[in-house]
Amino acid sequence: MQPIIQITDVNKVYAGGFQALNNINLSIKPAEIFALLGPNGAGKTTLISAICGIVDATSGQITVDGKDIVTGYRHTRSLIGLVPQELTTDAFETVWTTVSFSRGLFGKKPNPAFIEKTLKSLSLWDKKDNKMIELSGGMKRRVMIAKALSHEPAILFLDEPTAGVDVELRKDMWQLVRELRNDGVTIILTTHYIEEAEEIADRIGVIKNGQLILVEDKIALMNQLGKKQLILDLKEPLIEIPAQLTDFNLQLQNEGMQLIYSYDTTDEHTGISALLQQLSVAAIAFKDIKTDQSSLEDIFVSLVREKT
Ligand SMILES: Nc1ncnc2c1ncn2[C@@H]1O[C@H](COP(=O)(O)OP(=O)(O)OP(=O)(O)O)[C@@H](O)[C@H]1O
Repeated sequence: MQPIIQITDVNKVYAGGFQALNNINLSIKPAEIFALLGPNGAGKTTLISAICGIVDATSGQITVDGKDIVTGYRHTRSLIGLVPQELTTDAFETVWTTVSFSRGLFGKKPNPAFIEKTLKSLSLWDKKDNKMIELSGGMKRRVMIAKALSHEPAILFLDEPTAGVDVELRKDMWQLVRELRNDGVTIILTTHYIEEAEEIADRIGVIKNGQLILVEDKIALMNQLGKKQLILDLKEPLIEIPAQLTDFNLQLQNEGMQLIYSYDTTDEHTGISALLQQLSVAAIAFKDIKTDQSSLEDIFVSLVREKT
C-alpha cells in the first residue's frame, strides 16, 4: 500500500542556525492514527509544519499522496486539514461563518449539510450563531477542528488537540478521531498526554532533539517494552531482603511491608513460581498479591531518558 505521507531524509535548520529536525524518515499509512510524542521543543510542530508546507525543510523530500509538497503544493495542501496549537480565529465572526469560510478558502462549493454534521459531531451545533469571542477555550479549540475538517480533508493534523479540554470532552474528541479514521481519514496528532496516545493511536513515534528515536506499533511497543511488577503485601515487615532471594532482584518498599518483583512479560519464564517457592522456603508469608503493568508513560519516560 502506498504511504499517504512519505518523509525522506528531512532536515530543518532555522535561520538562526538551530537544527530542529535531524534526518527524519517516516511513512504514514492511509487511515491510521499516528501519535507523535516528545518533550517540549523536540520538533513536533516543526515536523507537522514541514509536511503542511508552512515551514520549508532545509533538505530532504516530503510527498503527500505521492506528490511532492513543494512542486505539488496546491494538491497536497488541499488534502490536509490542520489544527494548529495556537488558537487563531476572528473574534467577532460566528461559528457558522468562520467554519463555512474555511471551506471556501479551499475552493470547495458550500455544503451546509456537511458543516452542520461537522458542528454536531463536535457538540458545537447550539453555538453555531455565537461569536467566537463568546466561546470558552475548549469550544474555540473544537471550532478549530471544525475549520480544519470543513473542506473534507483526507489527512488531519492535530497539534495538541486536547490541551485545555476537560476530561469528558477529551473522550468525545477521541471518539470523533476514531470515527474520522473509520471514514478513511489519516490522523496525525502531537500530544503531551501519553494516555491520549495510549488510548487512540495505532502507531507511535517518539521525537527528541529533532530526531525520531522510535516508531512502533502501539501494541507491539507496549508488549515489547512492557514490564510487569508482582507486588506482594507481606504479613510481617522485612528489614532486608534475605540472602536466598537476592537473585530475584527484589525491591522492598512501604516500610518493609511490600516486596516488588519486576519481570518481562515477553520472557518465556517469568520466574514467578521459583520466587513463590523460595518465599515459602524462607518462611515469608504474604496476605495479598497483585500485578501492575507498565504504562506507555513509563515506557516513554524511560526512552526519553535513555536515548540521549
Ligand atoms: N521559527 C523558529 N526559529 C528558530 N527556532 C525555532 C523556530 N520555531 C521553532 N524553533 C525551535 O525549534 C525547536 C523545535 O520546536 P517545535 O515547536 O517544533 O517543538 P515541539 O516539539 O512542537 O514543542 P512543544 O511540545 O513545546 O510544542 C525548538 O527548540 C524551538 O525553539
